[in-house]
Amino acid sequence: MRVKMMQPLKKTVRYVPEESKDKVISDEDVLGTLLKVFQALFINDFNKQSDILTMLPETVKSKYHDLLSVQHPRVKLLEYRHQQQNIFKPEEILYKTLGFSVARATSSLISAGKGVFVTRGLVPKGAVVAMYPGTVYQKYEPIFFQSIGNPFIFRCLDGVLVDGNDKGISKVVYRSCNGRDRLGPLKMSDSTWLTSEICNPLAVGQYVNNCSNDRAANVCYQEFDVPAVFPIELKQYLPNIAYSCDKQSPLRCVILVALRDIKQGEELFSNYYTIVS
Ligand SMILES: C[S@@+](CC[C@H](N)C(=O)[O-])C[C@H]1O[C@@H](n2cnc3c(N)ncnc32)[C@H](O)[C@@H]1O
Repeated sequence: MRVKMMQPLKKTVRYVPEESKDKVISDEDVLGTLLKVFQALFINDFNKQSDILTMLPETVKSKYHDLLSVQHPRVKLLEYRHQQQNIFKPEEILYKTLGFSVARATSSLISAGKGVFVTRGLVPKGAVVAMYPGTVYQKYEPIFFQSIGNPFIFRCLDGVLVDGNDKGISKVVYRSCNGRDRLGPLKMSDSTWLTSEICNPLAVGQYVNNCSNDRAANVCYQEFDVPAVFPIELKQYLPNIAYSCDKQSPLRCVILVALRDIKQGEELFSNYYTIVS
């Protein structure tokens, strides 16, 4: 599969070498990483999750109870919910969970706007380093107005598009879909990547700049379809939402995988024209 930035939509088919078509890491590894990070964010947010917890089955509640008592042996669940001092910033949770954090900052390239940097720790080769947030459009769904002058549209080979623009009509559409799919207190996706207070610190992948002759790609895109077994209480951290509520197809996410070890202070660079499926 491949990716293409459009300004507006162009239908260019690009060559992807046969040896590059395999996924860099398995779907199981992607799922494992997302669950690890999202579960840590959920536990860190526990004092805000009481409405959601009441809707979950006893087995799930007791799982979180057990996880909390391992991390905070002397604190009871109810007391924990009222404690503010244990709350870490999302990027600290990412660092504690995966050993690195990433964030947006002015690109090291002249006139390239913002980029994404490793702000702390080391990203090991093969790690999920970021997610590409945005509204997911099937190839037959209307995106003409959102695509005008929009460099944040990402295309998969099967024609699925992800609009990661955090401004204008794209932002309005994402917020509207996010409100539509909410089930009471249960959110089916995260919309905080549209603000400066990001809840899922991985959701910065749309700001990764393109590689060049001087700056080789150190990350690549990979598709990930969210499986039916994905825990409902963790969907609030998924930075993608379907434009139409079509229950048939799984939610498409796009993640960025490290192609080599990436050190603290390095900027991430991808190849805008290639994605592996
Ligand atoms: C998806 S956006 C990436 C985020 C962008 N840097 C920003 O701050 O909004 C793609 C745009 O970033 C800029 N860009 C990406 N890679 C670049 C590069 N290697 N050199 C110069 N500009 C680049 C181009 O303006 C491109 O249209």
